Amino acid sequence: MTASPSQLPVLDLSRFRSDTAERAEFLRDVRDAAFGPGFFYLVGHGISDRLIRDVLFASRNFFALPEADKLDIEMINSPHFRGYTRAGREFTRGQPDWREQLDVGAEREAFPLSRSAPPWTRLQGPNQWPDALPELKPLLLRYQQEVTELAIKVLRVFAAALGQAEDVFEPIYVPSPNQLIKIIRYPGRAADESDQGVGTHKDSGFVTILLQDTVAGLQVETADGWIDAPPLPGSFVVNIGEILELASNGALRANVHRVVSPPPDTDRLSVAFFLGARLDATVPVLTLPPELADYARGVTQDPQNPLFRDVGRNYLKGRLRSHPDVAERHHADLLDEYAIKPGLAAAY
Ligand SMILES: O=C(O)CCC(=O)C(=O)O
Ligand SMILES: [Fe+2]
Repeated sequence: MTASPSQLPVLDLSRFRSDTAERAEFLRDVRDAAFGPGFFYLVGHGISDRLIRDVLFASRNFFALPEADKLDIEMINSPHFRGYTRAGREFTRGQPDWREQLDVGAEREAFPLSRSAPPWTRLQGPNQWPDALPELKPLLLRYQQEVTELAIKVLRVFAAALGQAEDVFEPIYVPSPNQLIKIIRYPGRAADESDQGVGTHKDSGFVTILLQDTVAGLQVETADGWIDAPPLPGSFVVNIGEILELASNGALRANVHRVVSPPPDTDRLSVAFFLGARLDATVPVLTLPPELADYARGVTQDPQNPLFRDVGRNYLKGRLRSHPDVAERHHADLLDEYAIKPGLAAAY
């Protein structure tokens, strides 16, 4: 295995398609990573350096736009939780995150508004794009397509590692998986301020494929405490989301992670891609082969973060809690059901 800058393993995806012995060994390494920290670096992923460079460059250009251009496409305009969020306006466990970001989902038409439609239908709809940077839309949509294909390959790897057919998850994501790209900038902060870039959380989808620029800050909680996951050039960080934890009855764990703010006068850039299931799907529980059944530890119970098997409901819960200003403006009828504290965004 390649040397890692962290205690997290580095896995080479090209081993998945190699001869049977190599593939079997690869799947053992995947299980070790997945049953352990739940995070690893992925190389041999097939996404070109050129595309990665272009996406990071365009992301920097977006954050460098005049503030008015970014505020023109603020998320508060979008009932579908798309667009720009300024630092301090997103919340994790009720505390503000110090990062600015642009959320871009699948470019699909909104469902017609209807009181009788399930609330998750409100998540689907168009993105908001900056007029001042017209190249961003085609570039991020191309990246979204390529990274979706990669995430689906990774999902097939996890299925095989659990002794299942590679396509076992297809019934819950074909033909419209939930896709979300977040381009993110973490401004530096002084030592006497909070260091919450993004607070401790789990990701809600199947898998997350994270591209980091050059500055460290991501940390993962493991059985041995917090470990750093600094950038490894040419790699993505892969982590497991709540859908895989639910489907594997805890054999795969959606591990808790966070980002600490970089030092003052620096910043950190990352591009996270979250692959989820169809919003109308329900997550099944897989039957694991006898040799893996002991790893099924059950799903983590966290009273502050109940997990729902209804994909749309679980995802909507996360979006409403992270963006209470959008929740209050567009989804006031859902605040009680999802335990959203009114006034949270206004208090900061
Ligand atoms: O920026 C990062 O490194 C991680 C971001 C993250 O964990 C998230 O947005 O869910
Ligand atoms: Fe995350």
